Amino acid sequence: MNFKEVLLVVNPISGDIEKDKIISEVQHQLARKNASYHYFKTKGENDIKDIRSLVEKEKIDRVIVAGGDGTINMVAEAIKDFDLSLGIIPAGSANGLALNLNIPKILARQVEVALGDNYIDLDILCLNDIICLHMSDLGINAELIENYDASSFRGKFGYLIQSVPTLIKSEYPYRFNIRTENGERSEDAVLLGVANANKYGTGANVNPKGEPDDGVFEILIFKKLNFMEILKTLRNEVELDPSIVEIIPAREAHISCKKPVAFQIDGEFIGKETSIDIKILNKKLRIAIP
Ligand SMILES: Nc1ncnc2c1ncn2[C@@H]1O[C@H](COP(=O)(O)OP(=O)(O)OP(=O)(O)O)[C@@H](O)[C@H]1O
Repeated sequence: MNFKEVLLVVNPISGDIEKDKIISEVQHQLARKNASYHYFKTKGENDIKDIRSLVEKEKIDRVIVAGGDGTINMVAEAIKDFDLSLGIIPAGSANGLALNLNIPKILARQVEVALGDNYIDLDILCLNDIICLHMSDLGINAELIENYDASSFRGKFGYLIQSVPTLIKSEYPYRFNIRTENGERSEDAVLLGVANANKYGTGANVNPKGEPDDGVFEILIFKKLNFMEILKTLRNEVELDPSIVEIIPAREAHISCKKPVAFQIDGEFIGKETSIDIKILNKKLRIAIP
């Protein structure tokens, strides 16, 4: 154990989950390790700045975050320039990063892992200067997330009932220009993914050979125009059918499209964009894993 001052960041509203049990378990395990406990409850605004100040003021040497992917990305942004490792307690409606890192399901084990000594040095992707830790895309999946966000139905059922309106409204396929360090090409695609990890939060293993710590990301070109088949792949725990996607590894890339396309990063709808700059930061994010 190489820490004394531990900060727990909790998103009180993520995933409709009571956070009291998480807080008690972290306090309990820290007391056993004689480490000090510090607490930060997110507010949804100015959190990055406030976390940075707290880390400096209290000389924090380990951070744990309890929230969904949005909260983890926010904390990653706050601490990326400090020499700190991060433990994650999945507590969101989507927990795609935790799924990719095989974070256990039982709370006591999650806290043990978060306070443990086994790490991955995760690549930090930056898309138009926004952090991406596992999976972003342009096209129909982002359109689906946009429609889901605007509707009142949650969970798998919420996505299911948005499939048909998304299909009707979508202007797919999109013509993307893709430039990487290895060359340039144009492709018609229903969905263009940018993957740091293997899976979507739903469990769909769309990038089976990707490694989140190898300094390379993958561009996934979903070409076949079978919209329902692609949605089924993304929304279910299935292996990818290789005939519907082409995978290009890259270290940096620029993607453009003449008409604005829906764009999401790690499950958060960002907006409609015509141009995406993708790079990998020099700094890695050290995350505690089983
Ligand atoms: N105290 C708060 N009140 C309201 N919103 C908050 C608060 N703290 C954080 N947020 C918001 O929570 C969002 C992040 O939620 P996160 O993605 O971690 O959980 P989630 O349950 O998966 O959410 P979602 O389903 O919206 O993705 C951010 O938009 C952030 O602004």
